[in-house]
Amino acid sequence: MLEKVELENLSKGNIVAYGEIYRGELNTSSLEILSPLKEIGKTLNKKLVLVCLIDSLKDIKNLEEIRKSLADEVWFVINEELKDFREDLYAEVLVKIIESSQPYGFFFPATKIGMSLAPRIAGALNIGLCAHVNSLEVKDNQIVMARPTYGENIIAKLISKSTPVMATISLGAFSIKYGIEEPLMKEIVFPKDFVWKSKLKIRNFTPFKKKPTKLSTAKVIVAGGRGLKNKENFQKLFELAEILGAEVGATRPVCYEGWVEEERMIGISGVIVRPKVYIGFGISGALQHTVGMENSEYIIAINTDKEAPLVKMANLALIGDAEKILDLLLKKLSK
Ligand SMILES: Cc1cc2nc3c(=O)[nH]c(=O)nc-3n(C[C@H](O)[C@H](O)[C@H](O)COP(=O)(O)OP(=O)(O)OC[C@H]3O[C@@H](n4cnc5c(N)ncnc54)[C@H](O)[C@@H]3O)c2cc1C
Repeated sequence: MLEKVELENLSKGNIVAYGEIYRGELNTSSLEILSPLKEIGKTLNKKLVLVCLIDSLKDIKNLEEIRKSLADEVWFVINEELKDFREDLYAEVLVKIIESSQPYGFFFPATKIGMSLAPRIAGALNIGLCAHVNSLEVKDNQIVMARPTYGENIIAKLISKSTPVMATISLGAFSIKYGIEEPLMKEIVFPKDFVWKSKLKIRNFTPFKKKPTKLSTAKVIVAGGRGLKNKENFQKLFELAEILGAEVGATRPVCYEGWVEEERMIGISGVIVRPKVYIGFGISGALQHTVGMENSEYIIAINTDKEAPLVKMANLALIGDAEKILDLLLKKLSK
């Protein structure tokens, strides 16, 4: 049984993270963002709260993860209308929680859902929103957020003028840590006159057939860029990944070309990765890409241009044609 708390009696001034639960499954990127937020909470002496919108508690598949999380408290809003993700209703519910609990900060993982909700809420509350933050710290009692900017060529440090401080945090920018004590679990009771209605109607639900990528936690990544020349060559990376037990990553242009799905994009507009080994085939190493992989332990670059930035930052560089080297590797390793 959860302790029930009326909407108007929620505690105030907390650091709040959005706990994204979709179809009964907690998206673990919500746990990633708790790691920096816990530190911030400690420094500012504020409670860390995870807010989850669900239709039923018993259907949550990974409730254990929530129990082990760094949050001090978990607040659930439970209503059958929250079964499907419908932005307008979800945003309205979160706006009510923010208005009532006046958090110091409210943060979202930069998932598709997080990136859809955060601007709606910021717009409704007329407050600022910082997108794709990849570092957070406290200075002079304020939260300082960092993200690449100006064509992603410099790192901007931002302080919000409005409260709650709001941001989406890049996927993979932080790793998941677990807490010592189980968080206090509460159910927020909304006023009886709250209308649980959305303007959106879900007519059909087609589950995504492919398994979601595990890029942000992969130990080995084989990534491809424009130097692979075409989709057919790019597909060979999947064969190599299969042999190496790796995940496939990509640069933005090849995702936009349709060679591979966008969820494999590494960089400021995609996922931040930190594998033990990163192998880049035909990737120049633009800052927008490298901010997403610079923490890899061992970087191998394959490029025809020995002056390419990724070649310069690599631990090992192979100067040559990416397609030929990929073919040779596949021939050798598949024996
Ligand atoms: C706001 C903004 C956000 C962005 N976000 C991202 C992001 O999140 N992630 C991202 O990746 N990019 C992002 N970009 C794009 C980024 O600036 C670069 O354009 C992109 O990373 C370059 O991709 P690439 O290395 O595949 O292509 P290119 O820069 O065209 O590089 C291709 C490389 O392949 C080499 N090459 C050519 N032929 C061969 C061959 N036969 N064999 C081997 N090597 C060869 C070339 O020497 C070159 O180094 C963003 C850009 C902007 C403006």
